[in-house]
Amino acid sequence: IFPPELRFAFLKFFNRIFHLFSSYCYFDITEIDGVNTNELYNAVQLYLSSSVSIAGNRLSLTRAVNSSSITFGLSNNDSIVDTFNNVTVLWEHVVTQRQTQTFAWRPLPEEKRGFTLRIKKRDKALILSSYLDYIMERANEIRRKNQDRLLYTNSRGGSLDSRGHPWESVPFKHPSTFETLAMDPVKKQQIMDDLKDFAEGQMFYQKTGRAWKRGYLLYGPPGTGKSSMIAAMANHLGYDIYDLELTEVHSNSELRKLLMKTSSKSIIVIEDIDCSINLTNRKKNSNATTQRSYYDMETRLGTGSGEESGNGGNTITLSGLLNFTDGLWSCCGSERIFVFTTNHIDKLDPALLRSGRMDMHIHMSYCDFPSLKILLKNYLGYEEEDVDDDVLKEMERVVEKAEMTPADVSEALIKNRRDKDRAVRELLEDVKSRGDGNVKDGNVKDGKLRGQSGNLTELEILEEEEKRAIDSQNEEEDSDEEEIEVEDNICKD
Ligand SMILES: Nc1ncnc2c1ncn2[C@@H]1O[C@H](COP(=O)(O)OP(=O)(O)OP(=O)(O)O)[C@@H](O)[C@H]1O
Ligand SMILES: [Mg+2]
Repeated sequence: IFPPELRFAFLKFFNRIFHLFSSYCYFDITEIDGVNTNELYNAVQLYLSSSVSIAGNRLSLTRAVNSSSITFGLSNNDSIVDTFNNVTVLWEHVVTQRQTQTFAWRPLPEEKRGFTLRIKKRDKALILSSYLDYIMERANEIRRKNQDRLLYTNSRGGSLDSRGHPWESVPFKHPSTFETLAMDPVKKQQIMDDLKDFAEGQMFYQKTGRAWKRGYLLYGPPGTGKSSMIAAMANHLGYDIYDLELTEVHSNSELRKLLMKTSSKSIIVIEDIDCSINLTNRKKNSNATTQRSYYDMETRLGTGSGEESGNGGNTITLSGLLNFTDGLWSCCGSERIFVFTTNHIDKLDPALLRSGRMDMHIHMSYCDFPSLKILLKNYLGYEEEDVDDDVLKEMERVVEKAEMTPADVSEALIKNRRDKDRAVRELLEDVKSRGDGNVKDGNVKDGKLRGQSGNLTELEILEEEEKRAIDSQNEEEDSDEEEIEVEDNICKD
């Protein structure tokens, strides 16, 4: 009977009166806000997914791309009660049919979805902003936990993909964890604590004015678990990994671009750093006129004039790399870990080893007795009491002298994993023959058995590193002098 305009005006008026006397206020969070997707809608959906799974009778289930877990969601027009800081709120998932569109730049979904949040008026000021912040934070956490982590690589050699990204990614599913990693338990705990402090240290880094990043240098012979350690770190923290192939990077500016395209909460890895960057570059690049001129370059890099000199911009330099890890550029983004690995720490440039560059130097050593016990447990399911006492004692006596890497031991155990007793027997024979052989050969270095180097104290390791660094620097200075002499001779000729 009433014309539609009048009906609409009446409803509006009625609504106003209702809201005036209602003790609640309502907030609509629509899926699409104008033409853009509303980030808050997705966040609320994820946030509620953690609480609806137990509460609801009828739920919607989804599995996102790149995720191996299923998320629960509120069904259409269903509601759920949530509490935050002792305040109770109600969430309703509202789904309505959208009117048919005549024309749109971007076709919109047929259904109009949104969440309505109902809060008591008196609680609004109390919680609204902190509640929404909390939801965003929790949603990010859940997203990270649900989503498979990614392993990125720059192996495309500087070219970009269709979205202008220099990194290519695959899902990262390495099973290595700190539990399966065979190494000294004390050292392992130190590393885990360090990672934990880092991940929870946002306030600390802000307070001390430091960029929120940390560097680890893993060194040791091949097969001692350096790559496994990186995977364990990523699994422990839930970070993505960027595996930087330095040989594919052609200039310092390309390196910088790659860094800019990494996300926070990630580990940036450069494996075999001694092989992937020719550290003698810096001499050529700096025209070899002065000794130690790479230090000048390091300072000059701030202005950008140090790069792309010498070889026509076709090589990256040590200073470019250092700038990448601890210059101004290293802190674009936050919460990032740099990991370098090398088999020969003595080949590294002292500038890389200098304190403050790599925060922690971790020596991955040959298999020692605690590591051996971890491997026995991993591969055979043997606890200490499952193995004969005499066998254990014998293993303890010779394992360090044998200089076997955890990879060697793993191989020996995998080979016979169906016959566990045989696996232990053969491993013992192997360890004994290598260990006793090494002692007979007089495999002694610096007054210590080499196999014991894994047991050096931190201080001793640092002293050793320093000595090597100074030696290599002296060598380098000598060779620089020689180079200059040769050049002089050429000039005279
Ligand atoms: N500490 C360890 N704990 C458990 N497994 C290990 C350990 N070290 C090595 N392994 C085993 O040996 C294999 C090779 O180890 P990994 O690739 O981590 O060695 P690496 O130190 O990175 O060697 P490289 O220097 O050649 O890169 C791994 O797949 C793993 O199964
Ligand atoms: Mg490796």
